[in-house]
Amino acid sequence: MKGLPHPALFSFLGRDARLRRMVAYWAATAGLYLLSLALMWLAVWRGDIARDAAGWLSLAMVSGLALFYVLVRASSRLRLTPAQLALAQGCYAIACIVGAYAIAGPMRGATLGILVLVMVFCAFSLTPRRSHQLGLFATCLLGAAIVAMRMMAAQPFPWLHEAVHFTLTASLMGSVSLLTGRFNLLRQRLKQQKDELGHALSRIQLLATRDELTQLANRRYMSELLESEDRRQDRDGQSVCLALLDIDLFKQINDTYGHAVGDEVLHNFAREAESALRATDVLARWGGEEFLLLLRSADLSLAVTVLERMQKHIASSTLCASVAGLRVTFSAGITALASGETVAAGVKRADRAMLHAKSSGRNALRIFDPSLQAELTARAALESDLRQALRLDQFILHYQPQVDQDGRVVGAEALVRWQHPARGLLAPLEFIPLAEETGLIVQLGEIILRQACRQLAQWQASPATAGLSLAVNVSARQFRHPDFLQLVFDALAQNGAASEGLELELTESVLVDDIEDTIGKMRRLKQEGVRFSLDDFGTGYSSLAYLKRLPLDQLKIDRSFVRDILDDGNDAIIARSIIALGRNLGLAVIAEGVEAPEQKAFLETMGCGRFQGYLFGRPAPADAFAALLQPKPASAPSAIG
Ligand SMILES: Nc1nc2c(ncn2[C@@H]2O[C@@H]3COP(=O)(O)O[C@H]4[C@@H](O)[C@H](n5cnc6c(=O)[nH]c(N)nc65)O[C@@H]4COP(=O)(O)O[C@H]3[C@H]2O)c(=O)[nH]1
Repeated sequence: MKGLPHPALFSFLGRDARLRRMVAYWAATAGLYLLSLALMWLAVWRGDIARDAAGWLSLAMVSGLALFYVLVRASSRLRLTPAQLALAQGCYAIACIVGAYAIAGPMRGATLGILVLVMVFCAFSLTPRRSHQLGLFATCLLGAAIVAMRMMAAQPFPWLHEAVHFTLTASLMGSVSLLTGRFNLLRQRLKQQKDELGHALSRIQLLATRDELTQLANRRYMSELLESEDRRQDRDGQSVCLALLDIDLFKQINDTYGHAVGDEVLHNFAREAESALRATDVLARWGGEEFLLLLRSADLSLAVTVLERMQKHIASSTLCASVAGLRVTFSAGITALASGETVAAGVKRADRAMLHAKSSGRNALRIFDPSLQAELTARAALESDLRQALRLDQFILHYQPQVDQDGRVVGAEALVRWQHPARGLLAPLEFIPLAEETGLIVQLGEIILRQACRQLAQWQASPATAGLSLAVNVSARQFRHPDFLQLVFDALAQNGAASEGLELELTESVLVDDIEDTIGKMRRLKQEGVRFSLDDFGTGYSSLAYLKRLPLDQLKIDRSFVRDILDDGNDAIIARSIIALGRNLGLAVIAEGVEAPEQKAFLETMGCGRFQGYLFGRPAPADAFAALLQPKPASAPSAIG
């Protein structure tokens, strides 16, 4: 209602915006009527117009206005559109003005001026077509009024003067209606474009600041909010806490029930979690199943209270209607945001604390403390060392033998070691998890694969070792990398190694995401002769549905089952089941972690055909491994078998 009287003036009309707008138009028209009434009574005062005629005209104008007010108020009941009302109002105004024209004589100039004003005003809410109609109608009425005056005039009528007047008025009407119609069309288009633009802008703003699935603030918006919060904290001295929340076992929920259920859980989790917050707290989706919570004016103990309340609420809420009995919990890490520090540092601390909470079990909370800080610093140092090690090529491979039932070495597993300049030879478990977390595993995996293929080519070149297979561990992240297939082909081709000797060891985590892509890649590699072994079998999801679809060659019994196989009945049953499964699916089975001859014998009676473990040799550099293959003097006890 820009340009019209302030809407607050019409607040007595209630919340109906359309009615308020129409009454505002009516009031503006009434203003014009009042102006013309004032002019007319000025003319009466000057003696230009007869008092009686002016009185009738005033009565007609005021009662017309009253009638239109009633029509406006009843318009929704009578189903009158604003355009119809405007047209009726315009016509009535023209009728009044023609009346004034007929009786006013010398005041024609003033009444014509008002006529133009009313026309312009009415046409604001008319379509160009209606505007033209109104203009034509006004022109005809004026013509009729002139002819009537000519016929009824008692005294001689100034023809020429009236004809000029009529022509001028008619052309003025046409131009005004044309202009106002066009102007109105333009105004409508502009308004429509403005509405569309406003709509698009609010949608863009929503997309830029909201997470589409949960409708919570998104990561970008939360980051900006945290930056400004940091400045406010500096100014007001208020304490602020951050908490990173992660839904427990979300991956399993997704894998077991599908992504639709996963999405439903995320959506409802956001809704329920928000309902347990204070009005000043802000929850944002940080990514995947992670949520970041900003607690304003809160110290750590208050943050813990809020999160404990939230945990109870979530644990007792139904987050998925379609899966009966599905209960969801979350773990969270909490930290106080120190004034002046970067947001990234605060989030990192909350993340560390959350990981610790997770490792201590589900549905847990953990406040970040200095011991975690020390770990964080050590981790940062290790990461920088690792990046340097990749540049300086500080990684070497050790080889652990794999033997058949007769104890003959039939292959080896390549196991990476880091020749750290200060800390000596580091075992993979000290750096592989960090490499996985940081994504450096892709680069590291490439170095390992190239070294392994070089070694394989050397073995294939010597008759004594030509038949050995070489197993290489491939991490899930590395396998999913788009260039992985090309890397394998390049590593084999550049070193001149035959692909039949290469065996890739995949863990079950590779299978979890995008099984179709995994199968496709495995098939392509298998076409070239590369073999596949499933590592740590039995420790993960062990989905049999996946297993029968994968082009595998071998299952590997995890060493955790082999360790107590002689004493623990359950481990023996699991090992026996894996061997039976492998046999039924036509796959070879290898047991790792065999340390005692009794373990080997027991596994052998179950039908296991291959073994790996300290009993046959520890992982060793290539030359030490080669020595292991040399025939032993007859008197010495064989290390193998
Ligand atoms: N107690 C006991 N342990 C035995 C025995 N025989 C072998 N092992 C150990 O068991 C691990 C077998 O490797 P894994 O299951 O693939 O488990 C590997 C693998 O998951 C990962 N890893 C090692 N090398 C690589 C690699 O090149 N690439 C990737 N992605 N991961 C690797 O690190 C893990 C640990 O490797 P390592 O420390 O070399 O530990 C090796 C090996 O030294 C035994 O008789 N008793």
